[in-house]
Amino acid sequence: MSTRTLIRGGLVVTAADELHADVLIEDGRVVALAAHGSDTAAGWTADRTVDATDRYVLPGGVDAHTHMELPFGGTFASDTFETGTRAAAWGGTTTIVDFAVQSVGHSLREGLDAWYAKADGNCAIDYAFHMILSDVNEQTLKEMDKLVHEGITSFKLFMAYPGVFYSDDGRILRAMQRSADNGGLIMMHAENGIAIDVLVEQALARGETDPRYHGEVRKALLEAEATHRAIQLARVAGAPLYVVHVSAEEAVAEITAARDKGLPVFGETCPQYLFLSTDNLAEPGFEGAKYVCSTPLRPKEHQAALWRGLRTNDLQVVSTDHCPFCFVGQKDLGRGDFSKIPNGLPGVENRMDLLHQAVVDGHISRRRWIEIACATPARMFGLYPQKGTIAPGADADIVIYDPHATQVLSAETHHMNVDYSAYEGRTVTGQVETVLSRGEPVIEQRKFTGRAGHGVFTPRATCQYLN
Ligand SMILES: NC(=O)NCCC(=O)O
Ligand SMILES: [Zn+2]
Ligand SMILES: [Zn+2]
Repeated sequence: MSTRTLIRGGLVVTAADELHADVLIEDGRVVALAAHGSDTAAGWTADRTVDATDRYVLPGGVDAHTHMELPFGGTFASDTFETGTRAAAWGGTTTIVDFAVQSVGHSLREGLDAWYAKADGNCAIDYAFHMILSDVNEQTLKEMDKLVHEGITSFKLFMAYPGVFYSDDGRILRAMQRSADNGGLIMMHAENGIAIDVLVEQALARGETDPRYHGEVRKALLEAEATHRAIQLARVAGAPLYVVHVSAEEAVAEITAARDKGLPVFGETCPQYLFLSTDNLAEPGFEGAKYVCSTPLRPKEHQAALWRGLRTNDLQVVSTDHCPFCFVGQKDLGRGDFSKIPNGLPGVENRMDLLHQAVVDGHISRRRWIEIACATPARMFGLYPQKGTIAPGADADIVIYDPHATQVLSAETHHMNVDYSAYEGRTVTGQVETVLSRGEPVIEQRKFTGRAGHGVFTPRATCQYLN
């Protein structure tokens, strides 16, 4: 039997429009939108009606960069697919794209199957995968083609982390050449890891062991250099390029220069680079470990370039790079040696709210908020218009958002499985009230009503942002 849901009275905000419209949902999909009070809307009946008066009606967030259960630095990211997707739903995100990991010496298939097993039956919201390439070889290159057909249409390569995920320029070039043929999108962690390792060794030899040195050795110039090199390699290969977690002004400049030449180069940044800085890394004692991630937090002055990049569309996407490690028992591994602090920050629950705060603060417009957090990530990674918008035929992944509520971000109240908040005590304006995932309420008036296993694997088309 079909279920009809009606969302009445809200302001529908998409990347393209703002409409005072009611939304009719049937069997998990949006059927139609009609102006409040119009004859069409007045004629609609439904099994369930959601009152969205004085609220925004938004497409569910698409977080294209998460790491549930990622093995890193001798431990695992502390959110499972169950806890992490539940937290995402609380924060108004209805789709994640997580990174399956190929380990050195193993096939892509093995890594991907392990990720299917972790996620299957556990997710509260829909999910998809990118594939991390740690071992580019003849076999891997052939497997890339198969994965593209399976809906895994993007591949992350690392110029950082030698001995772990690192690929040298030859391997990177070969993967890019392959993606130029098979339509996959190369995502690049652009930092010169070989040079950084030299600086790490020198810093530790000088007795510089505190978390703040993580930020000092991972120099902005080494992010910019790697970004430049990745762009040139992509040009040689004739492949598009998506640079992940851009944090340095100099790296934005490289992406901007490439785009000014008309190259298909795209950039993502994350809330931590927009709202946090090296001041956090320098917090007293070992507190700075909470903010250790790579690329690292930068001095505050870099933030203006990131906001500008988001406004000018030189940066297209804000994802979280959600990769939580508990302060006690995990970040601890790096006491006395910053290079052993597991890299990553929690944030999957905070992205939509922090970006709404950016609207309130005048950094971006309301539609740009939805563009960088919902529509463009969906387009970039082949999920549009199923995800990322509210339009007839789209999945009814919809957030009822109260733009006037205020909330204080805190580990006491968040739902991520991690013992601290990177934004502890920060007041933000706006809060998720209700979330539908394919028409099913997963958050209802700030109560979790979803279930593990509701979320399904969602195969992706190739990048739709090039078209
Ligand atoms: N970003 C980070 O510090 N940890 C996750 C792994 C990565 O994205 O490089
Ligand atoms: Zn990375
Ligand atoms: Zn990441």
